[in-house]
Amino acid sequence: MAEKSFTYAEVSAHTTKKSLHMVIHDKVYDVSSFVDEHPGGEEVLLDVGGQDATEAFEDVGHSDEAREILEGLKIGDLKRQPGDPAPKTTSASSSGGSASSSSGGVGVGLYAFLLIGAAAAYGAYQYLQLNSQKQ
Ligand code: HEM
Repeated sequence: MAEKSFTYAEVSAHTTKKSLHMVIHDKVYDVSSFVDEHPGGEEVLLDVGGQDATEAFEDVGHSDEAREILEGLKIGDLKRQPGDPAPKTTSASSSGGSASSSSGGVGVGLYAFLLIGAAAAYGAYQYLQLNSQKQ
């Protein structure tokens, strides 16, 4: 069977338990038959019904078995049009890279803070020593 193409608008019309479509990695899935069987519950699936569920699906870290079930639910490809929500990909994990570089910035900040703190403590110590010598 030739693969059907769906627009985002078509997918977003299917948000009920009886007819639940969602987009994962730019493929369109009809999840209606699986809603009652989902180990994670029907609520989470209904939450992302008619939307791009890529992030939600990947965030859970679904097993290979879950991916096989998903493959069986596929009904076509998503045909993106201008104005559609941007594709959600797991490349969001690349922001982890920038997060680690910013945590490097935190490291430098912490280092500076400790240095200043140590200098202040040393200054206060000297000051107290000087005062006690005067008495
Ligand atoms: C059609 C898409 C989906 C399929 C085929 C699917 C399938 C599965 C399967 C088979 C499991 C059992 C554990 C595993 O094998 O990884 C599972 C667990 C789970 N799923 Fe999904 N899932 C889908 C979408 C989602 C979405 C969009 C969410 C949104 C948050 C979600 C949330 C969860 C959660 C929280 C669990 C863990 C349940 C637990 O361990 O108690 N799933 N799913």
